[in-house]
Amino acid sequence: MVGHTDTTHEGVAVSGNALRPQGPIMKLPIAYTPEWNALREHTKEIESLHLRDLLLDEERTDNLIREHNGLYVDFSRQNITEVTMQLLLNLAERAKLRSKMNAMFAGEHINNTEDRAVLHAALRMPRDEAVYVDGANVVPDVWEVLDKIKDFSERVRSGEWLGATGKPLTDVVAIGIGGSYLGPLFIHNAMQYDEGSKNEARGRKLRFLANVDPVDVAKALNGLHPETTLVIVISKTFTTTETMLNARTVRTWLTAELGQEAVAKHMVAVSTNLKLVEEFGIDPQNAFGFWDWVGGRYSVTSAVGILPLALQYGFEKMEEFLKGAHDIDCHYRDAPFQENIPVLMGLLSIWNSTFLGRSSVAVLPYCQALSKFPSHIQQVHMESVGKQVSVDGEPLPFKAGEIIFGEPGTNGQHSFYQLIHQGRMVPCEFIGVVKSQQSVYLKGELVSNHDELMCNFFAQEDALAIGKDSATLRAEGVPEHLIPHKTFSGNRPSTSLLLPSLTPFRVGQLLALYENRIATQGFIWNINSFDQWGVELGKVLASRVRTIMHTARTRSRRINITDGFNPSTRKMINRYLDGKNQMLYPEPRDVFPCDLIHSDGCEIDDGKF
Ligand SMILES: O=P(O)(O)OC[C@H]1O[C@H](O)[C@H](O)[C@@H](O)[C@@H]1O
Repeated sequence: MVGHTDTTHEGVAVSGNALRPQGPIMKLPIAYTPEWNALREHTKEIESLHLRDLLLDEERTDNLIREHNGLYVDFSRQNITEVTMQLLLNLAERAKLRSKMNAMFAGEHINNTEDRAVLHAALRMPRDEAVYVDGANVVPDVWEVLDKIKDFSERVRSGEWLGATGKPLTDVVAIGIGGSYLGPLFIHNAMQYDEGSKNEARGRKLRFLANVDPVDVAKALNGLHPETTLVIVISKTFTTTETMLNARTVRTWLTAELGQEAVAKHMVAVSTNLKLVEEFGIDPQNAFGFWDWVGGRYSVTSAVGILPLALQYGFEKMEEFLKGAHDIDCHYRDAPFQENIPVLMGLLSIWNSTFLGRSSVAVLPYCQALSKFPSHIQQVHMESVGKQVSVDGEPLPFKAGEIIFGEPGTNGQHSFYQLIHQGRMVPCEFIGVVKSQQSVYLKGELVSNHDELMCNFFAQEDALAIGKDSATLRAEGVPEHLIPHKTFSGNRPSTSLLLPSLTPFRVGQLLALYENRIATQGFIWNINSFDQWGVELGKVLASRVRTIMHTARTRSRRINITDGFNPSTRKMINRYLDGKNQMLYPEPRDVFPCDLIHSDGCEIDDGKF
């Protein structure tokens, strides 16, 4: 465990005996501050309290509810008291949270390993605001791209922009992966059954192609026709192997039917690398740019998300979405910390993970339209705060980041909730919506379908917090041998978030709430939440395997790999090559599942589209 040192840093004298930072004079790492230590000490007090009792205190509850512009957040089911909150706020002061937030909003290069600003907040600023990166106001650049998206999406949607054979482009395939996929997919799912958005999307299809697995190509193109399909290649770098192979594959699908010239009408791009877009064969006029100060996983409010979604739902809907995100950015930037919902969410995550040792978080939207929200947040969160060193490169003397997972309620209840109730301690984040996008209330039923869903929302968070003890079970006449099995320890923490509805504005709020909460955690842990070096090594190794694979597939004789890999990998690659019968592609050619072209196959609803 982390202790404190007797070194004086930044004028703070601390004493103690545990791990001390090595090396010469350095800033006092957050884990060696008195504020950190006070929280560690405080865990003992909290571990002696049970939520069952804490929840009886109405004043405590009132003090732990926060509201902002329609959002209602209840922190009363966290293992905290008012003292905990105060200690966490002290930690935020010690970590200089305010000045780090200000540095982000001011366009400073806080992504120090890539020497970049972090300004996704600028993507949703109104035209008349200004924010400077390296001396230049970036808001006009943001709006130049938004205006271009508006113009282009309106021309496509109205049928003014036609395909190569003169047909309107009713279907869009968005090719991208990671941050160039998960955010747009989440928003698409969230808007699909919103009445206003649904009307705008009438007669149109939006598909996503992310995985390099050819099955994903088959699924994305199933039932589409090149003549009526617009393809958007979305890649910040325009070098991502999976995306570029998928882009070449779909380009071949288009041109095999319509000829090379069709690319001009049927393919557009979203990227920061316009040079590579042009080299790929897409006219830079048909490219929608963004900037290196937008991290991939924070890019859904750039053209990455706005272009495909404006094509599907119209630009106005996307403006509402941007306004929602901006609303929360302002709240995050301006609200005092004790009222600041993303700040409090971030602090409580640190409390749960770093101080109470809970290494995961379940994100549980009781809302099918948010079914892809956990996957999106999984990337934003885990790629941002899954780090091993501080911004200065010092090894962290604590674990940062949590394992994020989740499913919509009530589906999750019939899957992994067993573990959450009686196994490991998993802090939960319940997200509910007051007014459903769809209304079903059957005659003779006690409650409407949406009320039924929300009954579970309210029940689960109390079941986790309050539990059920052996005395109650005995009073109910449960046989003695079953009592250990049927006991619920309770005292399991959760946060409840209620949205008034799920309009594009509210979806924007929800997105920015989580983005800013994650930034808060990184600022307090003093890590760089905006780089992602951990994804690189696998890419390098894949490239070595690719070279071997190519050799094996194109040699006329069967080859056996004997070196260059460890015995395990060597044996598996040989096994794979044997299984695929090495001579499968003596001459590479464009191969498509034959039913993709001209297929009118039905859509398989696996929740993806
Ligand atoms: O948008 P791209 O440059 O194609 O990058 C796509 C994704 O790949 C990378 O490996 C990163 O881990 C992600 O953060 C990024 O969103």
